[in-house]
Amino acid sequence: MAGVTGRLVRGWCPRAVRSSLQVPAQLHMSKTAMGASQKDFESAMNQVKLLEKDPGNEVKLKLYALYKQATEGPCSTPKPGVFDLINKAKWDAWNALGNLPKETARQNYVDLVSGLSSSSDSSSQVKPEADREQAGYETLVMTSEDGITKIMLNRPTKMNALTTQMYQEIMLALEAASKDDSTITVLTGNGSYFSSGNDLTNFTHISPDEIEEKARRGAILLRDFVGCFIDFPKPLVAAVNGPAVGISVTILRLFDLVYASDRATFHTPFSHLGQTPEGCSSYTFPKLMGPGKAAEMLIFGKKLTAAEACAQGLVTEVFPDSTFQKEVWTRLKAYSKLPRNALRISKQMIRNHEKEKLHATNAEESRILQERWLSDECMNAIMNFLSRKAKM
Ligand SMILES: CCCCCCCCCCC/C=C/C(=O)SCCNC(=O)CCNC(=O)[C@H](O)C(C)(C)COP(=O)(O)OP(=O)(O)OC[C@H]1O[C@@H](n2cnc3c(N)ncnc32)[C@H](O)[C@@H]1OP(=O)(O)O
Repeated sequence: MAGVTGRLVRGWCPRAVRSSLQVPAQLHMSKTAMGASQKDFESAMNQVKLLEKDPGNEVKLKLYALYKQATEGPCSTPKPGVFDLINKAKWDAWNALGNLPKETARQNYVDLVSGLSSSSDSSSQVKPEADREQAGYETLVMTSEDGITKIMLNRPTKMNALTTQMYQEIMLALEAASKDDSTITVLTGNGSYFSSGNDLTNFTHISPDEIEEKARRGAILLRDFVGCFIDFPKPLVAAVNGPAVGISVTILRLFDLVYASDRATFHTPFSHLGQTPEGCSSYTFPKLMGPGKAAEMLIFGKKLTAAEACAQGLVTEVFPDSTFQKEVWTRLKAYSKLPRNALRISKQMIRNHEKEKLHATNAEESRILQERWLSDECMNAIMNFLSRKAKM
């Protein structure tokens, strides 16, 4: 690909740009109606030469195609052979414009360059985070950039404990990420914790006559939540920035990569809470680490360090906390440039073998927890946690 880039760059000398690369349809329509003059077109060609950064192959192909269409009309040259990769890519891009009128191609070229130039002008400024944020979430921050959609748990003062609203929002965010044009999706936490697991206040303010119904709905929520991870179609990465507890540990096995800070710990205190494993861990953990090590974690609540979790295969790689963010995002940005469909298909090939088993396990774990939540053991443990501040 590097060779392709080099040769494409030489074709029309772009030196710059960060951009979303898409000319919005509305903008395109209005400017096309006005029409770009030959002078605008020539000036745009000159601007391309002044770009400071390489805009990437996709844009360069688009520019090439629009230039050819604007100057020569619809593609009529013979299709290059399959092994003539560069010329074939250029031909495909031009041919894809079909019968687009020369004037429209000229205008689109001018619009595209103008978008590149304005983003180049501001390329030294970091866009405010809020500009890239996707609105509509109260408990998460969702951003999309550089082919990566990041879903960040955002209740740092509560150690990113998962409220019922948060489970719902994560499911919505995953649904959106599965359909957006990003290559990789990342789940991480804001603040010192990755997540302290289920928010134990999910069990409060429930009157005795509604507890069974709440437990039934809780089991459906849990099953649907875990199901979203089982079925997620793109590479899914956990950037475990700090300690992880409960369900934020068990679901990790459903991720494709788990990168952890060396400050992270992994803890599933289910028995202490009168509860039982979820997130498919009753199946995935023994399979991953053997029944003995899985029992230490899932039955006896042994807390693992990041290095121990890595040795057990639960974590892919551990990074020093001081360089965690930099190293992880650099790595992921490189991965996000790999061919998107190949990544997606490879993930599905790896995951499809056990999908059915995972869904069956998820359903069974949710059913058992529904009963557990009604038990005295569970109620007492949660009351103990919630009243511990009063005791201090
Ligand atoms: C009828 C039922 C319907 C239920 C529907 C649920 C559906 C899905 C269920 C999925 C099943 C999942 C199971 C699990 O995840 S089990 C694990 C649960 N988590 C825990 O047990 C952790 C509890 N928290 C702690 O032990 C400590 O808070 C922790 C070690 C994480 C941090 O300790 P530290 O001393 O450093 O900090 P604080 O305790 O002072 O915490 C700061 C504030 O954050 C609040 N907090 C933190 N974690 C939780 C939590 N999990 N639930 C509720 N609140 C949490 C803590 O209370 C502090 O708040 P305040 O400052 O207001 O006191």
